Amino acid sequence: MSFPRPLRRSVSLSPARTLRLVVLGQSAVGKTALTVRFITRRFIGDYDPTLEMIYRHVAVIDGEMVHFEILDTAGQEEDSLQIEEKIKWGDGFAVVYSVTDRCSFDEVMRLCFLINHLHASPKRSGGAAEQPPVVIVGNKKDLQFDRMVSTEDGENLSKALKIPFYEISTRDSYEEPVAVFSSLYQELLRQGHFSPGSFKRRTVSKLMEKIPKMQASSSLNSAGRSLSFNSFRDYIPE
Ligand SMILES: Nc1nc2c(ncn2[C@@H]2O[C@H](COP(=O)(O)OP(=O)(O)OP(=O)(O)O)[C@@H](O)[C@H]2O)c(=O)[nH]1
Repeated sequence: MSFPRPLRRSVSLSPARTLRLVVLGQSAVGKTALTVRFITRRFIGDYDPTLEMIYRHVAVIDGEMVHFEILDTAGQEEDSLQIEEKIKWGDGFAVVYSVTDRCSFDEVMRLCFLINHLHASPKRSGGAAEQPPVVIVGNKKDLQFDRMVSTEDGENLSKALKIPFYEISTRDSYEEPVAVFSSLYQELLRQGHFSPGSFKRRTVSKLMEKIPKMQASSSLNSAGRSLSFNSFRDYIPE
Protein backbone atom coordinates (compact mmCIF):
# COMPACT_ATOMS: atom_id res chain seq x y z
CA MET A 1 0.00 0.00 0.00
CA SER A 2 1.37 3.43 -0.85
CA PHE A 3 1.61 6.20 1.73
CA PRO A 4 0.16 9.54 0.64
CA ARG A 5 1.27 12.91 2.02
CA PRO A 6 -1.82 13.96 3.96
CA LEU A 7 -0.51 17.06 5.76
CA ARG A 8 -0.88 20.37 3.97
CA ARG A 9 -0.32 23.95 4.92
CA SER A 10 -3.58 25.63 3.87
CA VAL A 11 -6.28 25.26 6.50
CA SER A 12 -10.03 25.34 5.99
CA LEU A 13 -12.05 27.68 8.19
CA SER A 14 -14.80 25.09 8.66
CA PRO A 15 -15.37 23.87 12.26
CA ALA A 16 -12.83 21.32 13.46
CA ARG A 17 -13.83 17.68 13.28
CA THR A 18 -13.30 15.43 16.27
CA LEU A 19 -12.33 11.81 15.87
CA ARG A 20 -12.10 9.29 18.65
CA LEU A 21 -9.62 6.61 17.70
CA VAL A 22 -8.63 3.55 19.70
CA VAL A 23 -5.29 1.80 19.31
CA LEU A 24 -5.61 -1.87 20.18
CA GLY A 25 -3.27 -4.86 20.22
CA GLN A 26 -1.20 -7.03 22.47
CA SER A 27 1.48 -5.73 24.76
CA ALA A 28 4.74 -4.41 23.28
CA VAL A 29 3.56 -4.33 19.66
CA GLY A 30 4.25 -0.57 19.53
CA LYS A 31 0.88 1.06 20.22
CA THR A 32 2.36 3.87 22.30
CA ALA A 33 5.30 4.33 19.94
CA LEU A 34 2.90 4.59 16.99
CA THR A 35 0.64 7.10 18.72
CA VAL A 36 3.48 9.25 20.01
CA ARG A 37 5.20 9.15 16.61
CA PHE A 38 2.05 10.48 14.97
CA ILE A 39 1.62 13.22 17.52
CA THR A 40 5.22 14.35 17.99
CA ARG A 41 7.00 13.06 14.87
CA ARG A 42 9.48 11.44 17.22
CA PHE A 43 10.22 7.79 17.84
CA ILE A 44 10.73 7.31 21.53
CA GLY A 45 12.20 3.94 22.24
CA ASP A 46 11.19 3.02 25.75
CA TYR A 47 8.03 3.45 27.73
CA ASP A 48 6.60 1.88 30.80
CA PRO A 49 3.84 -0.54 29.84
CA THR A 50 0.76 1.56 29.16
CA LEU A 51 -2.12 1.47 31.60
CA GLU A 52 -4.32 3.60 29.42
CA MET A 53 -3.89 7.04 27.97
CA ILE A 54 -5.93 9.38 25.86
CA TYR A 55 -3.97 11.81 23.72
CA ARG A 56 -5.48 14.90 22.19
CA HIS A 57 -3.96 16.13 19.00
CA VAL A 58 -4.83 18.60 16.29
CA ALA A 59 -3.60 17.97 12.77
CA VAL A 60 -4.35 19.42 9.38
CA ILE A 61 -5.34 16.75 6.90
CA ASP A 62 -6.32 17.61 3.36
CA GLY A 63 -6.71 21.22 4.45
CA GLU A 64 -9.09 20.34 7.29
CA MET A 65 -8.37 20.93 10.96
CA VAL A 66 -8.95 17.59 12.64
CA HIS A 67 -9.11 17.02 16.39
CA PHE A 68 -7.90 13.57 17.27
CA GLU A 69 -8.66 11.92 20.56
CA ILE A 70 -6.56 8.79 20.60
CA LEU A 71 -6.99 6.14 23.26
CA ASP A 72 -3.80 4.11 23.64
CA THR A 73 -4.98 0.94 25.36
CA ALA A 74 -3.05 -1.31 27.71
CA GLY A 75 -1.81 -4.46 26.07
CA GLN A 76 -1.51 -6.18 29.45
CA GLU A 77 -4.10 -7.26 31.95
CA GLU A 78 -7.14 -6.04 30.12
CA ASP A 79 -10.25 -8.04 30.80
CA SER A 80 -12.80 -8.28 28.04
CA LEU A 81 -15.25 -5.92 29.74
CA GLN A 82 -12.64 -3.17 29.87
CA ILE A 83 -11.77 -3.70 26.22
CA GLU A 84 -15.44 -3.58 25.25
CA GLU A 85 -15.89 -0.31 27.13
CA LYS A 86 -13.01 1.23 25.18
CA ILE A 87 -14.16 -0.14 21.85
CA LYS A 88 -17.60 1.35 22.42
CA TRP A 89 -15.99 4.73 23.09
CA GLY A 90 -14.17 4.83 19.75
CA ASP A 91 -15.20 5.82 16.25
CA GLY A 92 -12.25 4.26 14.46
CA PHE A 93 -9.68 1.61 15.33
CA ALA A 94 -6.07 0.73 14.63
CA VAL A 95 -5.47 -2.92 15.47
CA VAL A 96 -1.73 -3.35 15.83
CA TYR A 97 0.47 -6.42 15.82
CA SER A 98 4.20 -6.85 15.63
CA VAL A 99 5.63 -8.76 12.66
CA THR A 100 8.04 -10.28 15.20
CA ASP A 101 5.27 -11.74 17.36
CA ARG A 102 2.96 -14.40 15.97
CA CYS A 103 0.65 -14.32 19.01
CA SER A 104 0.01 -10.62 18.49
CA PHE A 105 -0.99 -11.37 14.89
CA ASP A 106 -3.37 -14.12 16.00
CA GLU A 107 -5.05 -11.63 18.34
CA VAL A 108 -5.92 -9.27 15.47
CA MET A 109 -8.81 -11.34 14.18
CA ARG A 110 -10.44 -11.58 17.60
CA LEU A 111 -10.19 -7.83 18.11
CA CYS A 112 -11.61 -7.09 14.66
CA PHE A 113 -14.59 -9.36 15.27
CA LEU A 114 -15.18 -7.74 18.65
CA ILE A 115 -15.13 -4.26 17.08
CA ASN A 116 -17.59 -5.30 14.42
CA HIS A 117 -19.82 -7.00 16.93
CA LEU A 118 -19.97 -3.90 19.14
CA HIS A 119 -20.21 -1.30 16.37
CA ALA A 120 -21.84 -2.75 13.26
CA SER A 121 -24.88 -0.66 12.40
CA PRO A 122 -27.28 -0.49 9.47
CA LYS A 123 -26.05 1.75 6.69
CA ARG A 124 -27.65 5.17 6.92
CA SER A 125 -28.95 4.91 3.38
CA GLY A 126 -30.37 1.43 4.07
CA GLY A 127 -28.94 -1.88 2.89
CA ALA A 128 -26.06 -3.89 4.29
CA ALA A 129 -24.52 -3.15 7.68
CA GLU A 130 -21.56 -0.78 7.56
CA GLN A 131 -18.34 -1.71 9.35
CA PRO A 132 -16.72 0.88 11.58
CA PRO A 133 -13.40 2.15 10.24
CA VAL A 134 -10.63 -0.24 11.19
CA VAL A 135 -7.07 -0.65 9.95
CA ILE A 136 -4.76 -3.55 10.62
CA VAL A 137 -1.22 -2.41 11.36
CA GLY A 138 1.76 -4.76 11.17
CA ASN A 139 4.47 -2.85 13.03
CA LYS A 140 8.27 -3.30 13.35
CA LYS A 141 8.91 -4.27 9.75
CA ASP A 142 12.47 -2.99 10.23
CA LEU A 143 13.20 -6.07 12.36
CA GLN A 144 13.66 -8.31 9.31
CA PHE A 145 15.69 -11.00 11.06
CA ASP A 146 13.16 -11.43 13.88
CA ARG A 147 10.17 -11.59 11.58
CA MET A 148 7.56 -14.25 12.41
CA VAL A 149 4.65 -12.88 10.35
CA SER A 150 5.10 -12.41 6.60
CA THR A 151 3.71 -9.51 4.62
CA GLU A 152 1.57 -12.04 2.78
CA ASP A 153 0.04 -13.22 6.08
CA GLY A 154 -1.01 -9.64 6.77
CA GLU A 155 -2.38 -9.14 3.27
CA ASN A 156 -4.36 -12.38 3.42
CA LEU A 157 -5.90 -11.43 6.73
CA SER A 158 -6.74 -8.02 5.33
CA LYS A 159 -8.48 -9.61 2.34
CA ALA A 160 -10.35 -12.12 4.49
CA LEU A 161 -11.63 -9.43 6.87
CA LYS A 162 -11.97 -6.72 4.16
CA ILE A 163 -9.99 -4.33 6.33
CA PRO A 164 -7.15 -2.11 5.05
CA PHE A 165 -3.67 -3.24 6.00
CA TYR A 166 -0.49 -1.27 6.59
CA GLU A 167 2.86 -2.82 7.30
CA ILE A 168 5.00 -0.15 8.88
CA SER A 169 8.04 0.67 10.92
CA THR A 170 7.20 3.22 13.55
CA ARG A 171 10.91 3.40 14.30
CA ASP A 172 12.00 4.23 10.75
CA SER A 173 9.13 6.26 9.37
CA TYR A 174 6.93 9.18 10.36
CA GLU A 175 4.88 9.07 7.14
CA GLU A 176 3.69 5.51 7.72
CA PRO A 177 2.06 6.20 11.12
CA VAL A 178 0.52 9.35 9.62
CA ALA A 179 -0.96 7.25 6.80
CA VAL A 180 -2.56 4.91 9.36
CA PHE A 181 -4.35 7.70 11.21
CA SER A 182 -5.17 9.61 8.03
CA SER A 183 -6.85 6.58 6.49
CA LEU A 184 -9.10 6.25 9.54
CA TYR A 185 -9.98 9.92 9.19
CA GLN A 186 -10.76 9.50 5.49
CA GLU A 187 -13.04 6.55 6.16
CA LEU A 188 -14.86 8.35 9.00
CA LEU A 189 -15.30 11.30 6.70
CA ARG A 190 -16.74 9.04 4.02
CA GLN A 191 -19.16 7.53 6.53
CA GLY A 192 -20.10 10.97 7.84
CA HIS A 193 -19.51 9.94 11.41
CA PHE A 194 -17.79 12.19 13.92
CA SER A 195 -18.06 12.47 17.68
CA PRO A 196 -19.22 15.72 19.18
CA GLY A 197 -17.18 14.90 22.30
CA SER A 198 -14.28 16.92 23.57
CA PHE A 199 -12.32 17.02 26.79
CA LYS A 200 -12.45 18.82 30.04
CA ARG A 201 -8.80 18.62 30.82
CA ARG A 202 -7.82 17.69 34.33
CA THR A 203 -4.07 17.51 33.98
CA VAL A 204 -1.27 17.94 31.52
CA SER A 205 1.43 16.40 33.64
CA LYS A 206 1.09 12.71 32.96
CA LEU A 207 2.66 12.72 29.56
CA MET A 208 5.67 14.46 31.02
CA GLU A 209 5.99 11.58 33.48
CA LYS A 210 5.76 9.12 30.63
CA ILE A 211 8.16 10.89 28.30
CA PRO A 212 10.31 12.89 30.70
CA LYS A 213 12.31 14.89 28.19
CA MET A 214 9.45 15.94 26.02
CA GLN A 215 8.19 19.51 26.11
CA ALA A 216 4.58 19.96 25.10
CA SER A 217 5.62 22.86 22.91
CA SER A 218 8.00 20.65 20.98
CA SER A 219 5.05 19.14 19.17
CA LEU A 220 3.73 22.45 17.93
CA ASN A 221 4.24 23.29 14.30
CA SER A 222 2.92 25.70 11.74
CA ALA A 223 -0.04 23.45 10.98
CA GLY A 224 -1.38 24.12 14.48
CA ARG A 225 -0.59 20.80 16.13
CA SER A 226 -1.11 20.47 19.83
CA LEU A 227 -0.69 17.84 22.43
CA SER A 228 -2.48 17.01 25.62
CA PHE A 229 -3.85 13.92 27.25
CA ASN A 230 -6.02 12.41 29.82
CA SER A 231 -6.80 8.99 31.19
CA PHE A 232 -9.82 7.12 29.96
CA ARG A 233 -11.62 7.47 33.29
CA ASP A 234 -11.06 11.22 33.35
CA TYR A 235 -12.71 11.61 29.99
CA ILE A 236 -15.84 13.76 30.25
CA PRO A 237 -17.68 14.48 27.02
CA GLU A 238 -19.37 17.83 26.98
N1 LIG B 1 12.48 -1.97 16.06
C1 LIG B 1 11.30 -1.40 16.35
N2 LIG B 1 10.90 -1.31 17.62
C2 LIG B 1 9.70 -0.73 17.87
C3 LIG B 1 8.87 -0.22 16.84
N3 LIG B 1 7.75 0.28 17.41
C4 LIG B 1 7.88 0.10 18.74
N4 LIG B 1 9.06 -0.51 19.02
C5 LIG B 1 9.57 -0.90 20.35
O1 LIG B 1 8.72 -1.88 20.89
C6 LIG B 1 8.67 -1.75 22.31
C7 LIG B 1 7.22 -1.68 22.78
O2 LIG B 1 6.65 -0.47 22.29
P1 LIG B 1 5.39 0.20 23.00
O3 LIG B 1 4.99 1.34 22.15
O4 LIG B 1 5.66 0.46 24.43
O5 LIG B 1 4.35 -1.01 22.88
P2 LIG B 1 2.81 -1.06 23.41
O6 LIG B 1 2.07 -1.87 22.43
O7 LIG B 1 2.31 0.32 23.68
O8 LIG B 1 2.99 -1.86 24.77
P3 LIG B 1 1.99 -1.87 26.07
O9 LIG B 1 2.03 -0.51 26.67
O10 LIG B 1 2.61 -2.91 26.98
O11 LIG B 1 0.64 -2.29 25.61
C8 LIG B 1 9.47 -0.51 22.67
O12 LIG B 1 10.76 -0.91 23.08
C9 LIG B 1 9.55 0.25 21.36
O13 LIG B 1 10.72 1.00 21.25
C10 LIG B 1 9.33 -0.34 15.49
O14 LIG B 1 8.70 0.05 14.50
N5 LIG B 1 10.55 -0.94 15.31
